[in-house]
Amino acid sequence: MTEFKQTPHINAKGEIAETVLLPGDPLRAKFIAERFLTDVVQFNSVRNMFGFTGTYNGKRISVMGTGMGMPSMGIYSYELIHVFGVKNLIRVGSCGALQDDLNLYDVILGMGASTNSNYVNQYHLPGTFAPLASYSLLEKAKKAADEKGVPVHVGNILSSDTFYNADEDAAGKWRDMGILGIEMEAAALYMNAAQAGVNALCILTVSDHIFKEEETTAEERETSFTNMMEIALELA
Ligand SMILES: O=P(O)(O)O[C@H]1O[C@H](CO)[C@@H](O)[C@H]1O
Ligand SMILES: O=c1cc[nH]c(=O)[nH]1
Repeated sequence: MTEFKQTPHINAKGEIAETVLLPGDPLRAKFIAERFLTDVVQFNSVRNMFGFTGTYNGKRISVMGTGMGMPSMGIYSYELIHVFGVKNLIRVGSCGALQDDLNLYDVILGMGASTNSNYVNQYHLPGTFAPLASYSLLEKAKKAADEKGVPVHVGNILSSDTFYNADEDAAGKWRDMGILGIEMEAAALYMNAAQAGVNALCILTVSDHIFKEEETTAEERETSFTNMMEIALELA
């Protein structure tokens, strides 16, 4: 019988593929598994952070929630990489758009992830680190989007430690630096991947616009961001 490893957060009851899609919302993970995968096995339910492995276009691929924020993403991505041998980590998240030319449901590929977090301090680097996506995953995702006819915006995103920010000027300052949208996990994912020498990419769907005051519902954030999901699934 195959023995599956366990950590305090992932009690693997089944295989985990080398490529894992990572939505913040574990119910978005369940939706992706049910909608797109065949031969699905649920490998994790610890803390209701559902993880599934199934087949897409003949290839095994996993999908697992990460929760919200960089500490949570830090834990799950670290364990997936260092305990379970995952090589390609693809976040499929929602974000608040900052630029005028972005609209609800637009898809963003996060080439870089600026951040207001201290996550990088653990590495004691003698300078400032620029968290970047894996170029190979980025290139593949852009090609998959082009083939599907889904327009994508490629650029710098912000991984923020705050969803509700007491500084009302903060979002405008990031907008003026060209940041496309705000989310809460990609920088930690990119740093964990860089430190371990594996591949990471953050794909986002615009769930709301910070300045146009438009937003999608919780249910839409769980089940309707299918262009992003289909692009990510091509990366196995
Ligand atoms: O929809 P997910 O993937 O959770 O991503 C975004 O949504 C959450 C905040 O509502 C944060 O996790 C943020 O990064
Ligand atoms: O972090 C996030 C995610 C979605 N929308 C936001 O405004 N912020």
